[in-house]
Amino acid sequence: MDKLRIRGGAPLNGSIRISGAKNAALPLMAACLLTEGTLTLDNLPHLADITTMANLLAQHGVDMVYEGGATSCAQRAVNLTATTITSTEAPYDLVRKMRASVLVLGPLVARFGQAKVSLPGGCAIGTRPVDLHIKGLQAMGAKIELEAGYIHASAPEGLRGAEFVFPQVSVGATENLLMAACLAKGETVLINAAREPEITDLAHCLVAMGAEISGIGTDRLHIVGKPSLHGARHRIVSDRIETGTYVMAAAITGGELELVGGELEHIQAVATALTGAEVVFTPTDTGFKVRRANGEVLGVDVMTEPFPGFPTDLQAQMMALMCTAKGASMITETIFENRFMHVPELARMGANITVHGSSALVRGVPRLTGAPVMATDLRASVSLVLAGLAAQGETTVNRIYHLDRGYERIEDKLNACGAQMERLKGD
Ligand SMILES: CC(=O)N[C@H]1[C@@H](OP(=O)(O)OP(=O)(O)OC[C@H]2O[C@@H](n3ccc(=O)[nH]c3=O)[C@H](O)[C@@H]2O)O[C@H](CO)[C@@H](O)[C@@H]1O
Ligand SMILES: C=C(OP(=O)(O)O)C(=O)O
Repeated sequence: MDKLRIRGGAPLNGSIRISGAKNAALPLMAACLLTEGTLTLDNLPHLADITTMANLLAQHGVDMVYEGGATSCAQRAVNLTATTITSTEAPYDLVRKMRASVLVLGPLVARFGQAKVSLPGGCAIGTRPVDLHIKGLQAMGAKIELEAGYIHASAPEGLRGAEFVFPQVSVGATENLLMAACLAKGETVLINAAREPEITDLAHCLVAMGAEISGIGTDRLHIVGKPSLHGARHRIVSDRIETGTYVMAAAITGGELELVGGELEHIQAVATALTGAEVVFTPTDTGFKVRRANGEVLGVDVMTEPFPGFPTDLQAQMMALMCTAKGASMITETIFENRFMHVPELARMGANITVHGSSALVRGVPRLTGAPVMATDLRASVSLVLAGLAAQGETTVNRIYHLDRGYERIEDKLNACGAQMERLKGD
């Protein structure tokens, strides 16, 4: 397994282009199943999760053509055509690699009247059930049985519109039901829907494909189902989690980064918290710049919440930053029950963190020191990279395949700004 060796201590300075968002690209790719036309997605990031979704769609029979023949360059475009499909089954081997595979469920049952999708199961950050995806589709008339680890969904006469109130905000369930509702007979109202920018991006793409959706960007989505959708071309929104991660990279190393294509309004809660920590954001023509205001970062408290709150996907990175802040910080995780696995690894680097249930009290220390550490999930991994960039000496991050799920060319991007990171090839 590959490792990352980081020699820390250098402030990062320069400019980083933000990639297309993984968490927008995955549902957008699944949306191709809703039409026999071609869906073209621009700004597709080059990530392991995108390859997993491409493999899943390919085994459903989706035809995929990368424009210019490129499969590996950044900002590439892909044409996805699901005129006919060969299978409505999403097998365990592909779904277990990535939970977002469950996003094919809604489109498949809506267009083809049936789907058999492996239950994604739990993962490192929590149990992550899919009961809301299932209840929502049942409300739209799908018959669902769970058998031998698979969700068997059928709606031979098609789905029908329904009113569905989410008892808890769920990004994935909102996406699945939103896509399904576009082809249901009649009107669907999704209440207490998630409002993450990735959902707004998906909704805009669906509208470009002929869907009728109102309330986009709010927690109440109203969809008038159509008999069919058509092909469209859509540019994937920039990755706010990658943006927020590199914001922390500038702040933790004491440098200044320009994040080209970064959308400040998509990380407003992060910017507000960091402004309180004395980090300064300056809009530019192509994105924004970020740096410390007065030489040091102050400890601030944050609590993760659904958008527009502080994102859980930036909690680990924020914790890394708070490790060397002046004063203390209370970080509370409300979305996932087991998302503090970076804590013992950060402690190996000299961090002073005490966990009480869903809150972690971080007492800032003057300096972290390099150490061998283990990456446990995507955002935990990158928090260790951030800590390594700021630490004195050498850090080796093991099991970095998690990083490749969500960060495009991370060493290239950070090394171009003065980082010293090297990938060591494993077996
Ligand atoms: C590919 C993708 O976009 N992943 C993101 C998506 O994950 P994902 O869509 O899986 O996360 P959800 O918003 O669904 O999960 C939020 C909470 O709801 C719970 N829940 C969810 C569905 C359900 O049927 N039942 C249920 O109880 C989950 O266990 C969790 O505690 O949103 C998360 C929350 O912002 C992010 O951390 C992930 O990066
Ligand atoms: C948790 C994440 O992804 P996933 O939902 O695919 O596990 C993430 O992007 O941080």
